Amino acid sequence: MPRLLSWGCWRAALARARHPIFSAGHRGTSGGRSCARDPPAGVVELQGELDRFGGVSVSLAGLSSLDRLDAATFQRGLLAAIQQWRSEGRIAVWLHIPILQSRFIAPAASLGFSFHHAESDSSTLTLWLGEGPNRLPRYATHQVGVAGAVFDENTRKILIVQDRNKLKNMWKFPGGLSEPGEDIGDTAVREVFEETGIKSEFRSLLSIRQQHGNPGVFGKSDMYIICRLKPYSFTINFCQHECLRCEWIDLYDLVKTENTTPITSRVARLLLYGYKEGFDKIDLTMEEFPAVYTGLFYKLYHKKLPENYKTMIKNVPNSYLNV
Ligand SMILES: NC(=O)C1=CN([C@@H]2O[C@H](COP(=O)(O)OP(=O)(O)OC[C@H]3O[C@@H](n4cnc5c(N)ncnc54)[C@H](O)[C@@H]3O)[C@@H](O)[C@H]2O)C=CC1
Ligand SMILES: [Mg+2]
Repeated sequence: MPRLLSWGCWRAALARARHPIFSAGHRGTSGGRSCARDPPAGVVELQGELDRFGGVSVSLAGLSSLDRLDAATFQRGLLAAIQQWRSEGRIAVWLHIPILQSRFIAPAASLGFSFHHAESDSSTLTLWLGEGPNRLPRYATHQVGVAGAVFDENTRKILIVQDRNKLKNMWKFPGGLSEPGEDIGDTAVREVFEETGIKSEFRSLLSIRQQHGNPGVFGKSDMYIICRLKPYSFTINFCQHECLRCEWIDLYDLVKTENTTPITSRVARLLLYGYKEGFDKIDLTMEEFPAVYTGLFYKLYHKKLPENYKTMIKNVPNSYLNV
């Protein structure tokens, strides 16, 4: 879909003029800009990129001419641009401000902008212009932690650690926070290797814990996922910074011990059930699918689906379904 642009051209006659002026332009219906096609030197030209919801996204990055702009002048210019975008019926403005231009945050806030989120080098503020209450989606709501229950079926041994820096040192599965863009199984394998030195491969998802109000998660909720991993190295070489202890113990001993967390104890019992009666009883297996967005893929986790259901044609006769 073509990317529409809504031009907010601020005529900031910088440096030379006594009173820099702004005027907010916009994309004319003919698709041309209402601003001068070749603005004179020193004009700050801001591209507000339209999104598919009718919002305008404006980035201050790369506008070196803003370096000499004072906050008050910026505020006047932004006010003019907002009035322009409001008259065009835009529903919101997303303002992306590089960390070194944070002096523009307060003027924007005085015009009603509020923080949406920040990354290491920039913050994003939003202003709702639409009818009724603000309908913009919030930023991330959860942190994702992933642990690996590394279980060796041949010896019935399970790999456990005691974390350093924890209030109570109880036995748990090695694991940690997922990196941006990292698959769940990859987080589990990586964190197990980093914390214990054991190499493993992903087998399935076993459990998902959702916890709200977790201290130390910056007010976010916590999604803690435990995966079943199969080891292919056995010599422990654990990270002294993160762990106090790391051992292979018999799965029965983990089921029986008191010195563990409830979730670890429950997943140990789940593993024992799978070990005794078949892992298909407990596994959420993973399958990769092409996403509707070209070139992207996603991983789907669910109980094993028999092949005939996977390949069943869409208009299957009711008789087949015994309905
Ligand atoms: N089995 C259980 O019940 C437990 C579950 N979890 C879950 O595991 C996930 C996180 O795993 P972790 O092993 O804790 O993460 P991790 O393996 O990624 O380690 C995080 C590291 O960052 C350090 N750290 C955390 N906050 C810090 C701060 N504010 N300043 C300095 N250092 C800091 C920690 O000491 C730790 O060394 C979460 O989803 C959590 O809910 C964590 C502990 C126990
Ligand atoms: Mg950890």
